[in-house]
Amino acid sequence: MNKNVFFREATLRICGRLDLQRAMENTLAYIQKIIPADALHIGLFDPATSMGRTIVRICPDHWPKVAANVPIPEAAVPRVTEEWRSDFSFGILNDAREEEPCIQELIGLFWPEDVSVLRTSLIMESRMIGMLLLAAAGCNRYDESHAELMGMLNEPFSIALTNALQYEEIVRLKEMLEEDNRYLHKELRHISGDRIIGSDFGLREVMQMVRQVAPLESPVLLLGETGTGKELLANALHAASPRHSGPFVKVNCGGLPEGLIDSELFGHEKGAFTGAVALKKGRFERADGGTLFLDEVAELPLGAQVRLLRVLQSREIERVGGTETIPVNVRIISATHRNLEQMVKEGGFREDLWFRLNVFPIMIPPLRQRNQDIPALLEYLVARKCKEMKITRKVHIPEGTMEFLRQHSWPGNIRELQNLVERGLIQSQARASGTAVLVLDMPRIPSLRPVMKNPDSSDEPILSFDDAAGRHIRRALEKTHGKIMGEDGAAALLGLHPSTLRGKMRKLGISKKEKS
Ligand SMILES: Nc1ncnc2c1ncn2[C@@H]1O[C@H](COP(=O)(O)OP(=O)(O)OP(=O)(O)O)[C@@H](O)[C@H]1O
Repeated sequence: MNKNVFFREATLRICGRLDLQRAMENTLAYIQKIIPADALHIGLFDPATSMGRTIVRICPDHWPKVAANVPIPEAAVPRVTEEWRSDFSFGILNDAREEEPCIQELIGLFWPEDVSVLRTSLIMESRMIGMLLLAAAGCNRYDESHAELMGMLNEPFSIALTNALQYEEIVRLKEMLEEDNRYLHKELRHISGDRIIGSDFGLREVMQMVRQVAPLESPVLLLGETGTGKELLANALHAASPRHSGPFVKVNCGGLPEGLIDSELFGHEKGAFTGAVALKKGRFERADGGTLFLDEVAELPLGAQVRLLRVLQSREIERVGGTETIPVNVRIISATHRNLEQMVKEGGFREDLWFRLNVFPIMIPPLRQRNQDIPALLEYLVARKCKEMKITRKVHIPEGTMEFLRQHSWPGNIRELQNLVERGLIQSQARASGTAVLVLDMPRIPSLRPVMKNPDSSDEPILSFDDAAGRHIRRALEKTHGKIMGEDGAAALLGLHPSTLRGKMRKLGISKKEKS
């Protein structure tokens, strides 16, 4: 056997893949043609906790299974610690029966009876970074020539292990950063005061429902078109619930590739699949003690719906590649812009899951059905955007703008209005450099065209008679600035006698303060 060829071929395999497990599988397959080796194990030892940590283990199925973290038997700790600290380059064990009982016990945790083990220290920049063990069934399988060959590979093995550990650390730090980022984002929103505009007007009934259900544990399903504020309300529900000091974790079910859904929701164990270099907690585990917001829940594929249902029923998760069941205590809020009932009928959404999620549905009306909120929303969004864009000038909204905005059908709802405000501010700034007042002239924005509303559109929810009448009266009151009597009052506009209107307002719980 040519040692140079051995070194080159083995090194190619050791460093040939980013995924250390796969690289070691290839390496073992090559090495075992030259050196006796049924198994390869790379591990670390932490003297502070007396724990061994498995980084890679490849061995026949009937050999002992070794957990990711293994407590070293107490009596064996001094010897393992000494060997770990003493830079020894290799060690051969050809017959476990010759060892002291505590070492026999330790060997029994990792290897079958009648085994030979060749240990090599992996050293990088004079620092012990890990231990590489080759094992072969039977006694007396190793001699110094094998140790010499493995000694040649010390550097490539050390480099591969260092890279893998650094990669794992990066993944861990990235996850921590993402977590911190989410937390800070939430805090920032808190500081900037994410308000819900329209709680006393167009969202009054919605907010009543939010207040009713927030203190409970019941699942809530938020329904409404895109941009109507489902996420904002999910946040509000969490903030008003007894879980408010726990985490609020969002999952965008529509944005997850099918192959990653389970690992994202339930987490994965290290080595569960290629690329799973470290243990990862899923969103369920992260939301423990708090609220899990399943946004765009209708986009979940059917297979994932089954697994989600199982978890909601058992309140336990199993990480991908794991065997342990982990109890989780989360409150579920889900949201969709789709007609879930229809999807259930058509077989696109599981009925049993729908029943689970649909305990307390809240329908958020689209902006075109609550255009009385537009002035307040506009004022709020302009102030918010100005703060973000560091605009200190006073912003003037010309007459006619409001009426124009009321006529628009807002398919993108509040988000569309928000984007429009931003675009309007950018364009107004460009037009009016140096002036004290910024004129927000939104109708000039080419993309904004009034769209005819279609009151019969099939996606409009059918309101009860009282709700529809209440909404109509509020609109009239808003138009007349709360005035009821007189030619320009709401009663005249509605073709009613003022006392009849007052009676209806009393019955429907509409107060005079609802004028704009
Ligand atoms: N009532 C409201 N008052 C103030 N801001 C609102 C209101 N409703 C929505 N917004 C703002 O509009 C934007 C869109 O809201 P959000 O993301 O909650 O909508 P969504 O229904 O979850 O949208 P999607 O279905 O597209 O995910 C956010 O910036 C939110 O703060």
